[in-house]
Amino acid sequence: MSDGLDPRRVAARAYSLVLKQHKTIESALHRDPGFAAMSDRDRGFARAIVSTTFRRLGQTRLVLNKFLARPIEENAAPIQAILLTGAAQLLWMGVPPHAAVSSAVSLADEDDKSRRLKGLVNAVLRKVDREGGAIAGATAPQENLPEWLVQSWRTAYGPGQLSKIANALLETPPLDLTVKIPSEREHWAAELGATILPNGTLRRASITDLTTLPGFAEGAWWAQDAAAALPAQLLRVKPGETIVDLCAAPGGKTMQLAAMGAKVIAVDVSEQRMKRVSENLQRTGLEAELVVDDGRTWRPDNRVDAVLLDAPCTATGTLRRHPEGAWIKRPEDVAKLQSLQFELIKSAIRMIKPGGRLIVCTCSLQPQEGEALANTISNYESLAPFAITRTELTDLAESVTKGGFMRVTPAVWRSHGGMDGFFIARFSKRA
Ligand SMILES: C[S@@+](CC[C@H](N)C(=O)[O-])C[C@H]1O[C@@H](n2cnc3c(N)ncnc32)[C@H](O)[C@@H]1O
Repeated sequence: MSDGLDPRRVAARAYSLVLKQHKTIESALHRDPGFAAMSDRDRGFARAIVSTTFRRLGQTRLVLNKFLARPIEENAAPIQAILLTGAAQLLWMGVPPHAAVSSAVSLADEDDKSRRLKGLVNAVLRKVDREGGAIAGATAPQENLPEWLVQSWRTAYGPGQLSKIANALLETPPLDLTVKIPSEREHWAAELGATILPNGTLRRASITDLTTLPGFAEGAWWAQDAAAALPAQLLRVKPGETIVDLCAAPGGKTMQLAAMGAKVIAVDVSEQRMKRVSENLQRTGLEAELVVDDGRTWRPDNRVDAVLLDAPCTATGTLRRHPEGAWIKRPEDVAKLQSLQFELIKSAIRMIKPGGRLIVCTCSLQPQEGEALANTISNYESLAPFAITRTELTDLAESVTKGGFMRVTPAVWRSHGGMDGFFIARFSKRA
């Protein structure tokens, strides 16, 4: 039986690896041989510790800094990881102090560079346990975001929305599923103990091992955040149309479009990620043509009825699901990705027949990857506006912008448990 040290060791190492190598939490955990060797329960605990540490990083640092002569830094040193993961357990996870403190001291003792600091780990974490709650209570959720994101969101959405988004990001996200056959939604909602959101997405309160859930093996549904389901719903697909899903992997939108009766050509530059599309199609019994190629240069044999471009982006809309993203993305990534997005859009336009449709979307909250992008391409001669209307999707009227685009943030549908941030623009190609 585990004494709880293994998951804490794996969590502290994963924290360091994420920061050092800019890995996601999931890939950092899976790289650790200790992770595979643990029970499901311990794996879940390790994942919860490292996710909570990133989700609450700013507030946790502020608390620790009250008790340290030198402030905690944004680096991957084992001692930082031990203190932060230990304090996160005490402050945000309700872990009993003896377990969190004594295991942090043991982890310090195991590491050559941290060993001499184990007395400090003990003293500081005991203070965090006694006095940390009150200090944390006086800090604001937006402390958990790097300054460049705070500034960008304050300018784009205003201080009130910034605060609502920062609050929404504190919550662990629900499990959202798209059902393959819409008439079966009620059946699967009952089977899965899920609610049905206004756009038809099924929602379960917490994420779990998908493979154990009813309907997984027969491919009745796939995991897809409610916001990520909106772009395909706005494409107004008619059965039999040919649609290019550009930047398709892992295939959530490919499956939606195929389930709507479209002939889908799914294009992605990553062979590795395209394997996921193939597995997903196989499991759900849906069909699509798969093309591994660069969307900037690839062309279909004949021009198509529509392109759905879900462009690579900073993904700052998905921080609820990937809280580490706030700390591994840099402001300079925004401009780099924006220029790739423009190249992909220009290429997508050339794939579409006159009168066809284009959806451009990103899971980013950065206006450069949303509103600014759409405003610029609105001036392209080859594109005509095809505004999204306020009544088109249930309960999302407030998310339609003046320009006829859709902007959702994690603060939308708060009473249902929120959604990822997304930006969606729709155009038609001039004849
Ligand atoms: C946001 S993800 C797509 C998610 C997907 N549409 C879904 O719903 O499951 C972006 C994808 O763009 C792909 N990508 C990046 N650069 C690309 C390029 N130049 N051409 C084609 N695909 C590209 C990445 O491999 C990644 O799979």
